[in-house]
Amino acid sequence: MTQIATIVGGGVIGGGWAARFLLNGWDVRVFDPDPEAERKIGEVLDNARRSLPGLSDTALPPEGKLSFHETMSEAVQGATWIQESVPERIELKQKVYQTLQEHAPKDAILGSSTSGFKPSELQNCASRPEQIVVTHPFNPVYLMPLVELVATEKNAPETVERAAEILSSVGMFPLKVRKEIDAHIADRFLEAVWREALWLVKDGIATTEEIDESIRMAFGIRWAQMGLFETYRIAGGEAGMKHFMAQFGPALKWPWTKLMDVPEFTDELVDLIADQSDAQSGHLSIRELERIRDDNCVGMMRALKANNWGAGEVLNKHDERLIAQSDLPRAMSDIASLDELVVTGRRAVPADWLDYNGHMNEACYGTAFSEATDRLMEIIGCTKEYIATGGSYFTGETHIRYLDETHLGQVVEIRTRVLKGEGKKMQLWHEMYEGDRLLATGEHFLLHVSLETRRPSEPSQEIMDNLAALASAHAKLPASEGVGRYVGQPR
Ligand SMILES: NC(=O)C1=CN([C@@H]2O[C@H](COP(=O)(O)OP(=O)(O)OC[C@H]3O[C@@H](n4cnc5c(N)ncnc54)[C@H](O)[C@@H]3O)[C@@H](O)[C@H]2O)C=CC1
Ligand SMILES: C[N+](C)(C)CC(=O)CC(=O)[O-]
Repeated sequence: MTQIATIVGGGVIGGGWAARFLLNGWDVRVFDPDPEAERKIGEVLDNARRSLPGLSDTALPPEGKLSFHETMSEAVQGATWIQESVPERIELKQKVYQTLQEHAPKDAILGSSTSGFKPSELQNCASRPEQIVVTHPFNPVYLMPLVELVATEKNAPETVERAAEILSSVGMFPLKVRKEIDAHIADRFLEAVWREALWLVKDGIATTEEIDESIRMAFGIRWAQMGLFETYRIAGGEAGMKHFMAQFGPALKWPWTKLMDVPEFTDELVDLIADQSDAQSGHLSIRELERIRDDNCVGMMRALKANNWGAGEVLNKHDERLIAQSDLPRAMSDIASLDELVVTGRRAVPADWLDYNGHMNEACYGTAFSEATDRLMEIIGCTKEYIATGGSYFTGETHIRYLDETHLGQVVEIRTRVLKGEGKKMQLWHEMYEGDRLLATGEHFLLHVSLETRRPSEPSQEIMDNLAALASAHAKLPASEGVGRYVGQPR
């Protein structure tokens, strides 16, 4: 049964949560008194729909249903998860929890997006404090995996565990914060850096643009993939962390920082920063900036996926979960019928697969077909474990035909025919579709090799049998148009 998430407060963050749940197949019910909430959430959703599906190397589940409600009591009906994202004012949040708990299912989890309040402050005055935890997300919530999950002794460990499981099931990385503290973990860094930056602007040392360059041209990239301590361990060279601390520790006591002081937000300072920010980015609307940010984030996170590192590892795990929940076969026993081609992939086209012609670049068809070949290899028994024993396939020849255009966000499906499966030889035919529209075909010749000698070798008996079974079943199907064509052959 489709699960329900209720979003209370549908602004910047609530809209992001709505998109996160909806695009992962949950029904979403929104309560927000702002008459503009529906439009704003619609715009956030448009951006989420063009970026989040491309982050996965497999298709997301069908989108859930989105509805808007006049009252909180109506919005929370049947909810498994209720996410509060109202403005950061403690008395408002506490009042919202009181009303929420009059109507919310008793077993629903109530997560708060609060950037700074401790869960005990939210639980004060609540009728069922054990239901409330902090689940602090990061903007854009539909792309960033991190959620700081903060609980108190009033929350049962099972509640915290269930909250973590639900967050993981929608592709997030719940970081359980050991002890509650104002502003949790990440916002303490963000605040510290922001304070420094304000001083640097106020004192005329740097403009807003120069500060952003100092981050995005170096340490921002480093932090995105290794964080702080692992990066500094490397900076210590072969002598490691102790050497790094000995060398740079004393500087912490030098008067480099004004950390604990905050410059007063005079009109002059606010104007200075706002004017510099306008000069830096005012030529772009917020929605345009969001799309640029999203495309960059997706591109960077997909690079991390290729290395199965950091946020990339979290995303790969989510893909595994999505594939396990889908009808895509992972083994011969998953193939429902040998009388049709094997579905070896289904995914949305990501932004970084597009080129200057506004459609999917030719090289990316190769990537999609290569992923489909990997899946077929897995199905016939050439799994990661098998490859670790020293056997694998190398591709010797490929012929791709580009038959129709493929665009951003389209969900493409690859269906595979085994043309030949004899001993070391495997010949595959991939067809890429969007619905019934044939977009491209790929014909590929592969040889089984020993990864030790790097020479052709016989595969395992299991692989040979599976390949032979698929090849013989597929030979009985109607011929696929285009098999064996040469490059430039007239149609
Ligand atoms: N903006 C950010 O970068 C981040 C914000 N947060 C946290 O998320 C929460 C929300 O922040 P934003 O989305 O930025 O604020 P926002 O101002 O964009 O959205 C707040 C929404 O709550 C609605 N609202 C006000 N009173 C309400 C009520 N009684 N019931 C239901 N809805 C109500 C408003 O109409 C508005 O749409 C805050 O606790 C904030 O600390 C967390 C992570 C990042
Ligand atoms: C500025 N902020 C404190 C609201 C930021 C956050 O809470 C997290 C984020 O997305 O940077």
